[in-house]
Amino acid sequence: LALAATACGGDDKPEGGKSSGELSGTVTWWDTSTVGSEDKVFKKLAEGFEKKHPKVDVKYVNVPFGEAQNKFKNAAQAGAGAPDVIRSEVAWTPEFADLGYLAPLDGTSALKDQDDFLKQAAASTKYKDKTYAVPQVIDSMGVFYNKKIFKEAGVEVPASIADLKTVSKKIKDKTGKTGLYLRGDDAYWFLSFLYGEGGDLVDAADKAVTVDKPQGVKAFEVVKDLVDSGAAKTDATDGWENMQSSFKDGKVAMMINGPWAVADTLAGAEFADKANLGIAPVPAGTAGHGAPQGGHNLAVYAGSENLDASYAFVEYMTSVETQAQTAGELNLLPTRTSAYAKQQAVDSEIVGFFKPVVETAVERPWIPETGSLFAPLVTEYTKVLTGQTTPEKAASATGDSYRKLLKGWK
Ligand SMILES: C[C@H]1O[C@H](O[C@H]2[C@H](O)[C@@H](O)[C@@H](O[C@H]3[C@H](O)[C@@H](O)[C@@H](O[C@H]4[C@H](O)[C@@H](O)[C@@H](O)O[C@@H]4CO)O[C@@H]3CO)O[C@@H]2CO)[C@H](O)[C@H](O)[C@@H]1N[C@H]1C[C@@H](CO)[C@H](O)[C@@H](O)[C@@H]1O
Repeated sequence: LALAATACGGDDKPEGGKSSGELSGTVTWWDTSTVGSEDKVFKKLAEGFEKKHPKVDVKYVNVPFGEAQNKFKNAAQAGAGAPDVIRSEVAWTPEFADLGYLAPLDGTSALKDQDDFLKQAAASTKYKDKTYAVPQVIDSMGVFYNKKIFKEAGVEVPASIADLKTVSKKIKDKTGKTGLYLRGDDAYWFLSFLYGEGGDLVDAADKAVTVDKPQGVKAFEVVKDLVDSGAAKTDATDGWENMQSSFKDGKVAMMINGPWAVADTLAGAEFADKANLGIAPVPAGTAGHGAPQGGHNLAVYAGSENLDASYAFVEYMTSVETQAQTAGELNLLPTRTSAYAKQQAVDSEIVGFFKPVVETAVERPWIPETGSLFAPLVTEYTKVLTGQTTPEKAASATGDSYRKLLKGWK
């Protein structure tokens, strides 16, 4: 049909200037999704694009989340080895855009039905009034819990930090197991506690650093107390593996996590029966309640030699059908409103739980520095949890680091 359209000058040409039948060449895609659970679905989706565009060869490359950001910056800076399309985490996108490494997508075939994207998800793709990426998945965090252990201990899901300590105590007394696994080597796991004390890392509108205000100190006290009281256990390294195995093997009753962890979690012995996995909002703190917003966009490298095919690939990988498939197969949250009405999304309890959570998740400032706030924070966070520093010192040390990063902020 596409060829026929070309032959008779059909007008089904997407904005990219070429009819879809003409797309050809290679599109190298760096995917950062989790190997062993998410990657096989994303690889299969990319093959679907090749079927639709037989002259395009998609080179799927899986680059670990912890390495992809710097790897892309180095390659883009060197002008060698950068992929055509990168899965750009929400905080990486404004940074890459600011560096000039991403192709603006406004008016290209990559951006279809922009109004269909959740506002929260679209926000991280905009930079200085241009669009530099297309939202692929949005996520936030909740409490994953083991229903069997909860039943054995006769406890309910904790609504507050105080409840969390009571529930963990009962679980310990009744079953000998630890209540919560609190990841200690990734500061993303600190944010819901910070929001729960009415705090935040910064106030971008005010150009003020706020992590070292009393609310920040209090949040560090809260997480320290969870570990010191025995309500939670943590590790200074290998947090992902330790968290997943502790929860999957039924050694802990709860963990805080997001939709990206579901596929791996359901592979665990304790969740052979999927019904044993419960998910609930993160516990409220003494001054509020909030879970962080995360997620990933697809972006096109500004130096790509195959922009047209890259635009078409991004559009395909963020389409309603593709998002419905990842909702159904991986329980990941779509970024398109229309995808939530698709049967695969409707059938996913996880997606149903997280939809209102992501809509009320605490937004972060989409400034180039926003991703850089985590490295100094995790250093102090880990030290607090392992008793190597005090909440006061951690808060002030983090604040000092932020003021060096954010020139001129209060
Ligand atoms: C430290 C990092 O701080 C920030 O990252 C924040 C991030 O901004 C937060 O949003 C949050 O991300 C959520 C995420 O939203 C959520 O979806 C999920 O992602 C899943 C995927 O779903 C799953 O598919 C799979 O991919 O796996 C993903 C990960 O599981 O979970 C993420 C949270 O893990 O939390 C991040 C903090 O981790 C910086 O942005 C840097 O990343 C920085 N790392 C650099 C540091 C450099 C040296 O300093 C080093 O040289 C550099 O190479 C490193 O890049």
